[in-house]
Amino acid sequence: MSNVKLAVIYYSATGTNYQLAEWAKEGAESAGAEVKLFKIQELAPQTAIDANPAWKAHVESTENIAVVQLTDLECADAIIFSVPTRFGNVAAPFKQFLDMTGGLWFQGKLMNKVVSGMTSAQNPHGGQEATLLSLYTSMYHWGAIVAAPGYTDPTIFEAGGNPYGVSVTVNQNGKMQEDVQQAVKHQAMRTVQIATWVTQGLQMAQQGQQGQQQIQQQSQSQGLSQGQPYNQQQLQGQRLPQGQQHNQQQSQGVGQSQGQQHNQQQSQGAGQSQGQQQTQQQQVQGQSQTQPQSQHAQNSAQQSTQQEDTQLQGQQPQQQNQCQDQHQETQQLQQKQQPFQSY
Ligand SMILES: Cc1cc2nc3c(=O)[nH]c(=O)nc-3n(C[C@H](O)[C@H](O)[C@H](O)COP(=O)(O)O)c2cc1C
Repeated sequence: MSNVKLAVIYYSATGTNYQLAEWAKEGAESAGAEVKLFKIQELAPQTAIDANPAWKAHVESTENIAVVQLTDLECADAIIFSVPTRFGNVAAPFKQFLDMTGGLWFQGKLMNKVVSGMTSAQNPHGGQEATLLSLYTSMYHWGAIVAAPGYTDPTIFEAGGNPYGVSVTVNQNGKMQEDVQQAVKHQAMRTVQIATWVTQGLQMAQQGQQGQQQIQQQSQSQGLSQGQPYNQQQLQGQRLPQGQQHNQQQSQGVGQSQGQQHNQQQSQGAGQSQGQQQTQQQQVQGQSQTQPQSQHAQNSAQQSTQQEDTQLQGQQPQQQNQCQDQHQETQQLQQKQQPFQSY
């Protein structure tokens, strides 16, 4: 399995969220992810930036950080956002970027991204939680999987105890008031861990799907009709969304989450030997075969499966190529920029 690809995306005027993003990058890398740091395009007029020495200095010192592009979202398995609290919400340039993701959202390309958020504010109760919840509201629309830190580590308490994501208070001189570095790293490592489970589960489901296609082909070559219960029930047990909202809804509509059981058990087996995983897979397949299904549900699943297969066959290679192209472009860009920005 390849490493999780994680994008750390931040907006910062005076450097606080840039620092949080750098710590997140370090934490995610220590957890084995391939990490790239991006900044959000600044939208403020130059006159406003020039009028604030700290803002001006920060903009100049981070000139070499790549501005995030939509393809960077598409290619990432996981994303950590860091954005200042402004009037109890995310800063406007960040929101503008979110508003540009409608096309990706429409194509279902943001679903199943594992995401997590961090913020800063000038006051201890200046709206940090509202900012993160507002960010996560958009993430729910994406169909992303929010990996909040909760209280999963003592460092969260030490950093002020925000379970939605690390938040830090920063005074007028730009000095952080709490020591949040370790909490940020924990949040990043947890995000990588959850993203690993999700990406492995999706890959295994895809492998199961390919195996199912082979079974179908074998059955057809042996003269069995496609509509036989054996095939249908196996298909239902192996369906998982792979980038199609439409498909996800259809799969859910098929009935109880046989696909989920399959995925859960495989995910639990992620750290086990291949032999153990195969045994589990066989067991799950065996279970799904014994579960009764109405003829209507079987037909729906069959239709859904055929549509998905067609769509997936048409889309997945294209997506991979786009990411490979992006990867090459990024590498070329990196050679001109900073050596640590690599994946
Ligand atoms: C327009 C504006 C609105 C702000 N609103 C809030 C706020 O609602 N609550 C708060 O505590 N701080 C607020 N702040 C302070 C910022 O949160 C603070 O400057 C920021 O967290 C610093 O992050 P940065 O160094 O990454 O830019 C605001 C700052 C600006 C410029």
